Amino acid sequence: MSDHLTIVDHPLVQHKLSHMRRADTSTSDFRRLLREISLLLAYEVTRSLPMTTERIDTPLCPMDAPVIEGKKLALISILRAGNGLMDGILELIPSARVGFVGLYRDEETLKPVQYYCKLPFGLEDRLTIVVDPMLATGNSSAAALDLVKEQGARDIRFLCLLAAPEGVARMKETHPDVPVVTASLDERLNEKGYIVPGLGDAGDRMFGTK
Ligand SMILES: O=P(O)(O)OC[C@H]1O[C@H](OP(=O)(O)OP(=O)(O)O)[C@H](O)[C@@H]1O
Ligand SMILES: O=c1cc[nH]c(=O)[nH]1
Ligand SMILES: [Mg+2]
Repeated sequence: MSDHLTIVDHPLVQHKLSHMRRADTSTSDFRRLLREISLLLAYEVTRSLPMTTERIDTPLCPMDAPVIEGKKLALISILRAGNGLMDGILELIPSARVGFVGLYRDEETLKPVQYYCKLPFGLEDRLTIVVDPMLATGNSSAAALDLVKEQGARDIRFLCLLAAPEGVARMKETHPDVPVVTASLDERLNEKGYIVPGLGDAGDRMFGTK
């Protein structure tokens, strides 16, 4: 663990992740577990939000109660699989602005192919959390971060479920200013660029497309 990488080793996260990894977990269970884990990861990725106090009256007396300071949030999902993390987080932070970057990996080159991009304006003033369950080579996340930075984002975090050492290294090299939060740092990539031991293709498992 370093400033650049946070691994959320909470027992609930790890237990649910183990179920997601199992090859015999159904599509509906996979989606439900990802949503549940997303709530727990959201807790970690927002842990250092700046706080202030607000004068309120409880039924008993006035108090200076802690509230999150003015900074607003933006959530950016890397399609498709990013939506599996984003939906739960949006329930916790319903006022967040939302953006989408559509990318898929070319299976031969492992380079990302962009097919969509719709980002909110004013990212300069927001904490921008980019979400995608899988950080494999890091090519997709690095490309998505280029796009959100072009749109003005300065204070950015990347949230994923599984990371490979290769992807973490690529993020550190290309976007050293962006902290990465993950539930697991797995062993390696295989020859096809899949995370090992991993959980397979997150998008396909979420949507039942293979
Ligand atoms: O770090 P990388 O090597 O770039 O791999 C990670 C990317 O691969 C997966 O998406 P995929 O291309 O399968 O698209 P999908 O979400 O539409 O299934 C995953 O959701 C990431 O976006
Ligand atoms: O293991 C991997 C690597 C990239 N994308 C996935 O969905 N799974
Ligand atoms: Mg996929």
